[in-house]
Amino acid sequence: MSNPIYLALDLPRLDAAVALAQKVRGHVGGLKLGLEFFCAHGHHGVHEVAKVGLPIFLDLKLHDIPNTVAAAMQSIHVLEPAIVTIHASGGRAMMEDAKAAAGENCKVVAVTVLTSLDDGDLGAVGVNSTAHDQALRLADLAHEAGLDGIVCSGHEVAAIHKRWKSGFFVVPGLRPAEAALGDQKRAVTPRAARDGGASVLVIGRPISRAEDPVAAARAIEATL
Ligand SMILES: O=C(O)c1cc(=O)[nH]c(=O)n1[C@@H]1O[C@H](COP(=O)(O)O)[C@@H](O)[C@H]1O
Repeated sequence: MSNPIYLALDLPRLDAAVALAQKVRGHVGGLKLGLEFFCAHGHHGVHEVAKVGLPIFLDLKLHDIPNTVAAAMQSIHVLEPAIVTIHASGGRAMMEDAKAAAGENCKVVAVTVLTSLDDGDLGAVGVNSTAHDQALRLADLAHEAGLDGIVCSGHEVAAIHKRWKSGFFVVPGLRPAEAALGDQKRAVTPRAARDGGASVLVIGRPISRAEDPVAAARAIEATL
């Protein structure tokens, strides 16, 4: 079994991100580059991190009209990402066009409900269902749109896996039992997410901010 841990390289400096990736490369299965990294370092930064030799997960969370999202997908072919994120709440047509425009070996996955949101946050933006029900609804829509999978919290992954057996499930918001939650509201342990059917475990601060990131990654891997 390959290592399901993708390290979120949410660091402001490119040299620090590359150094951390090189340090932990034997203990994670891939590297996730998100908005913080991409806005700061763009295509050049992605090329530099790709030299480390691990699959690249480009977490851009695209959310716009279908034509714009499709064009953005085309403009990242050259980076050869293994995984790219879009927002399921952009709607079915946007997801279909994003998938059609994606590179051949690129999995397109849709964020359902961010792990930083709870039922109260959803109510405040006019969504009158629980985070759980809304994640399931958006996962069904992503499935119908022909995507490869979705991003959800560890609280929903088992229920979504049951309805979509062949889906590819990315689970962030993971915390070893003793770790601080920070801005995450629907967190579970990496092991619980794995048991629920997660394909990829996204982990950032519990590794990147640890005194010894290699030891932290190894300790998490040992629990899986
Ligand atoms: O798409 C994501 O990766 C994502 C979706 C989500 O619902 N929640 C979430 O935390 N993420 C990302 O997962 C990472 C979590 O980082 P840590 O909370 O530091 O482990 C960050 O890079 C987030 O951008």
